[in-house]
Amino acid sequence: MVAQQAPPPRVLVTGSLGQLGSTVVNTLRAKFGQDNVIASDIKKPTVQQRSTGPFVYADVLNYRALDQIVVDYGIDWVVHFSAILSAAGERNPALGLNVNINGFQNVLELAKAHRLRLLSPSTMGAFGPTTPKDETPDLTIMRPNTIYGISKVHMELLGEYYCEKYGVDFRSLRYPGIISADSPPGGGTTDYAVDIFHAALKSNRYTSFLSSDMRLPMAYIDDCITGTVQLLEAPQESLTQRVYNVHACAFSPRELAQEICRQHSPDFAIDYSPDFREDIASTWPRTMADTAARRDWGWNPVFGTSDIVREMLSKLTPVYKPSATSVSPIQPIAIASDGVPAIEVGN
Ligand SMILES: NC(=O)C1=CN([C@@H]2O[C@H](COP(=O)(O)OP(=O)(O)OC[C@H]3O[C@@H](n4cnc5c(N)ncnc54)[C@H](O)[C@@H]3O)[C@@H](O)[C@H]2O)C=CC1
Ligand SMILES: CC(=O)[C@H](N)C(=O)O
Repeated sequence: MVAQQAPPPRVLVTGSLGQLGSTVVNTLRAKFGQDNVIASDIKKPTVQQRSTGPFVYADVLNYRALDQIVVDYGIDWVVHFSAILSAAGERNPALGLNVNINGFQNVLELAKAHRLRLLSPSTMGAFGPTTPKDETPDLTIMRPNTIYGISKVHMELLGEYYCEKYGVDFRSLRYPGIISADSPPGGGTTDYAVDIFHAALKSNRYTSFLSSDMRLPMAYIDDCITGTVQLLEAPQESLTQRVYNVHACAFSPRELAQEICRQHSPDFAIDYSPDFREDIASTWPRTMADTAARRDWGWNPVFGTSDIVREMLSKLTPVYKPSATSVSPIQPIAIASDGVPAIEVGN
């Protein structure tokens, strides 16, 4: 008898038009097939985003609509990326609570009802001012003082509860700030580390909303997505916990600017005008311990600070300095004066 190969999983990605979503969708489509990965969001996709595979409207606050998508498309796994990030959540706490708590609860109930595997990322923002800041372990004091952090701790605990009580295959990893050239960041405290590259190429100067020495954990998008897919695919028996710290590198605005000066232009100028995001950043770790992620499912980031700067400059230079022969698919971004996208309640 010839052994039958298991068909690839059918995956729903929520919030797929955010900073990280399109990259995970493309990676999963390359692995599992274009039609097996359903992208979704409440925003309208561009023609290019629609052309790479199925896209559906999915508001994570609407359980019945999500249920219908899972049934219609025969979904096996959900990658839940819809969220309101730290700065946007402080600006609009009601929206942050609604999307991050009720949206997650809907997706979790769906995973329970249909026995889906569910990967929902957490964040270093789940830690708080009383957490040890260096080599922060997986298990430690978690008393965040932002809506985002509180909602992510809620998510971690509820996911673990559903896993233990109902057997839901819930998986999560605590990302550091993620740096990517592909899509603009969505209203976080680490957004400066993306904005700075656009500003460097546009005007060779940048005003940072975090102070010069505010050191935070960061990772390049390629490491983030590789790790996310590794955890998503890891055999159940290799997981010794449901939520994992992941760490790649750490730098401050001053250190990042120095590397940009070195690789881009010695005349690049930075100044500092810390705002409310400084208070958020000051409660987060400087480095995280990620031994369990390395041991259990192979987390192994390869991009350090200078690699990230090299990659970002090489991807974004054609956007701001196009040559006659190359057209970049990446769009320039407008940096808002306070950097936080305006999101209204009810969205
Ligand atoms: N980007 C980063 O540096 C980090 C991200 N994360 C986590 O990774 C995940 C993805 O983050 P990003 O892509 O950066 O976020 P983002 O803010 O760029 O994108 C979130 C997406 O969720 C969508 N969304 C908002 N309300 C929705 C609703 N009611 N229904 C459906 N979709 C809705 C938005 O339209 C947006 O496209 C989030 O869970 C975030 O907490 C964690 C740590 C770092
Ligand atoms: C670290 C995060 O979770 C995110 N980038 C944010 O700054 O809110």
